[in-house]
Amino acid sequence: MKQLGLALHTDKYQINMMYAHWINGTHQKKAVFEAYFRKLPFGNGYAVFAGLERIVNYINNLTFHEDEIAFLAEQEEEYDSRFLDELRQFRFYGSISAMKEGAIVFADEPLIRVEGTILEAQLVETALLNFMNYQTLIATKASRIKQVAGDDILLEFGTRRAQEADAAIWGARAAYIAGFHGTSNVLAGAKFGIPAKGTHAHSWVQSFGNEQEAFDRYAAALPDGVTLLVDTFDTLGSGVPHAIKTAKELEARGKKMSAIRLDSGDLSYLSIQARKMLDDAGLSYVKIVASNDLDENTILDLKAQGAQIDTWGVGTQLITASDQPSLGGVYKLVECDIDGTMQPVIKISANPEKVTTPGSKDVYRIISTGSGKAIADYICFPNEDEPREGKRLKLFNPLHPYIRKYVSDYQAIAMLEPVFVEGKQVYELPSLDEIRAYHRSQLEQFWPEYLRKLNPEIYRVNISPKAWEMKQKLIAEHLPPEEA
Ligand SMILES: Nc1ncnc2c1ncn2[C@@H]1O[C@H](COP(=O)(O)OP(=O)(O)OP(=O)(O)O)[C@@H](O)[C@H]1O
Ligand SMILES: O=P(O)(O)OC[C@H]1O[C@H](OP(=O)(O)OP(=O)(O)O)[C@H](O)[C@@H]1O
Ligand SMILES: O=C(O)c1cccnc1
Repeated sequence: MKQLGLALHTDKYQINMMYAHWINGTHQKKAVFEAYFRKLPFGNGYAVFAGLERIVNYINNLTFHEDEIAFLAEQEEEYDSRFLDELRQFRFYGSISAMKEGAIVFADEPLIRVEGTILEAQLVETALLNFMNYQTLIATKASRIKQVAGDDILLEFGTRRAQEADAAIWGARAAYIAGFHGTSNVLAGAKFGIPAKGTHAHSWVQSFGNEQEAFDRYAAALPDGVTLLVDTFDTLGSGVPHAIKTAKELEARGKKMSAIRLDSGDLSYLSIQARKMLDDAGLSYVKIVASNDLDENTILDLKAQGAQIDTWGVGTQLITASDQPSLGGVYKLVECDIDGTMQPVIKISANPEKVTTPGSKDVYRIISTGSGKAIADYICFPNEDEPREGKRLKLFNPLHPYIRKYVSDYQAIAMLEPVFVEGKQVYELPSLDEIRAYHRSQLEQFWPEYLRKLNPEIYRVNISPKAWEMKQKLIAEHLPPEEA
């Protein structure tokens, strides 16, 4: 198989448009695109932005190698060879601003802004959305699980059910950003420094036939801190008593068993009974791990039932975001060089939600000086100085004009961080632990009513009056004339 990079990790229509722009001589015109999503996933009140590190790596390595050029030439024999030469020279010289990974983000606000030639900005659409949509989705799902798990330990167990290898690896990272403590995937551990953790499978016990022997041999073979899976035959009848015996033998040799794992049956009942058996045996330090198709709803329910579970292993439901397996992030042209001047552009749709907001925009998080909590996200043109200067802002919902509010006592935090300026990376990627810490600090900016998993309050995302007026103006310009 040929060694191919990610330059062709794009939809064919991007290459079609690149070629057509090149033929028309319009490929160098400047354009601004914004990536955002229109609806929060899982009925959640917020999303957790992720994917930027992958995007930065992608942009830094974005070149067309000879194998890739040869493939395009073979696909489209009519291509002018000078277009292929253009691709040979291709580098991304545009500018990108983006939310930081771990940021709390909302629908209808720019998460990534790409400015450059239409040729380069068009090429990167597919890959940017691919990375942002998946990783943001999984970080958001993980954040919901974290909300209910509190201080319990969360382990990501999803690789075997993930939609292939990249999803497993980057999904493990997204879960870690949102507060998971470890992953079962050893490659994700090595690549990102996430603690790699594991217990053992039923096959270990089955391969001996005798559960006690299996536990003893496993505990003797592995370094300190083993976790034994106790549900292969009969959890309370044999698994827990055998594990207790192994733990006692370890104690006699000055070692300590770490935990038992429950993977089937009524996890609440079994954990309560197992806890009692362990405590009665003087093994209150031995923790209980649970797994088996868990998600935020089962974990919440199990905790409400008084389940005695210290560590949750969460796989399938998290890594596939099974209740909503995609985030509908889009990438829209908002400003373009038309006839030599940069002009805001609009996409009209019969569905009002799909009408774009024209013009290149910034996002500010408006934080109340009094409470230190976020009041709204404010979207405005870069030349609107009001939020930067702390001037009185009108927060209004144009569709429901009675919902309006004025704020003057606030701090405005610019949310879009410059990442590339004219092709040069200006943003130093933070470490994963810094991203986790940033995410925690982001959560603290919000009142709990926006964060709860069921029926959260809707957080305000408002566009400036100027941005709204521009949108109305462009809508009016594109409407057919009214009949007399
Ligand atoms: N007390 C409980 N309350 C609510 N949900 C529970 C409780 N105990 C287990 N569950 C969940 O119920 C589901 C049980 O699934 P299922 O019936 O397929 O498993 P099982 O038969 O116990 O085990 P196996 O994996 O061997 O099939 C899992 O999603 C599990 O997390
Ligand atoms: O349930 P998840 O959240 O995806 O967590 C991962 C699962 O993977 C393993 O078993 P596997 O599913 O391979 O086999 P099993 O269904 O027979 O337990 C493990 O025992 C967990 O149950
Ligand atoms: O370590 C475990 O217990 C584990 C790892 C992956 C999937 N299920 C369980």
